[in-house]
Amino acid sequence: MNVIILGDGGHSRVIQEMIFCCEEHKVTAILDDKYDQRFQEKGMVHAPISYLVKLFRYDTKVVVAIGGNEIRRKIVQSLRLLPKHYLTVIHPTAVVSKSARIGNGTVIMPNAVVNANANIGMHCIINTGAVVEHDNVIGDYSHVSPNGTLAGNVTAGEGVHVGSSATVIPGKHLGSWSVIGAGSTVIEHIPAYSKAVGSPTRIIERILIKEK
Ligand SMILES: CC(=O)SCCNC(=O)CCNC(=O)[C@H](O)C(C)(C)COP(=O)(O)OP(=O)(O)OC[C@H]1O[C@@H](n2cnc3c(N)ncnc32)[C@H](O)[C@@H]1OP(=O)(O)O
Repeated sequence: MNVIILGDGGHSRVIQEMIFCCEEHKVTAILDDKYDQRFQEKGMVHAPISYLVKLFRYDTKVVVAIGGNEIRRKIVQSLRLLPKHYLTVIHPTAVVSKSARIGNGTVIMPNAVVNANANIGMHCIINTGAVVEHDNVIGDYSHVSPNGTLAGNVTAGEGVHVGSSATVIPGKHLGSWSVIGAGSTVIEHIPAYSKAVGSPTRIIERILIKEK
């Protein structure tokens, strides 16, 4: 399968290595607006994101490899591709239950665990060593950072960012576009558009997100 990767920063480099290591797919292009013109390197086209329309073919899959949840959503919405055109990338060392559902465009990084009956939306990042326990429901564009732990039956809306090594106890809800600070412990539901930090968390800020 030919793959085009959008984004060429640190998060993208991890995804590139994940795809290269498996040799199942061929990366044909890496597009990023930091490039102002098209060039070829190591057999791949590098060009601005606007080149996607020229390079996309019926058998191409796309990964939006940009760490920022809001920017990832903005790019996906601007592309207007069908869900089937997005590649789901799962590192071979990740443990993903057969009963878990993983949305298109989502990436599951090395040593992450997604347990029974978890339901992860589209374009999410389950980062290195993160744990998404049984029966979690995670909305599109969410990110569980390295070593973040969502205990059983946690639910998260769209665009949630769980910081590195944060923990959410069972059954709690993280509202859409909420941000949980690194190392924090969530023991209460978190309202949408809130930034919460500490153990247990306190809400420090309401977040402004531009709607669709
Ligand atoms: C592979 C990868 O790298 S994936 C990326 C993973 N990224 C992360 O895990 C980053 C998560 N981000 C954080 O934890 C950030 O600190 C945020 C987003 C929670 C807050 O950032 P900001 O909005 O810039 O907050 P700021 O630094 O101004 O701090 C505001 C207050 O919250 C406190 N605070 C900020 N973060 C935390 C935290 N993680 N835990 C406890 N308290 C915190 C600060 O001490 C400060 O307190 P004060 O007002 O009493 O002095």
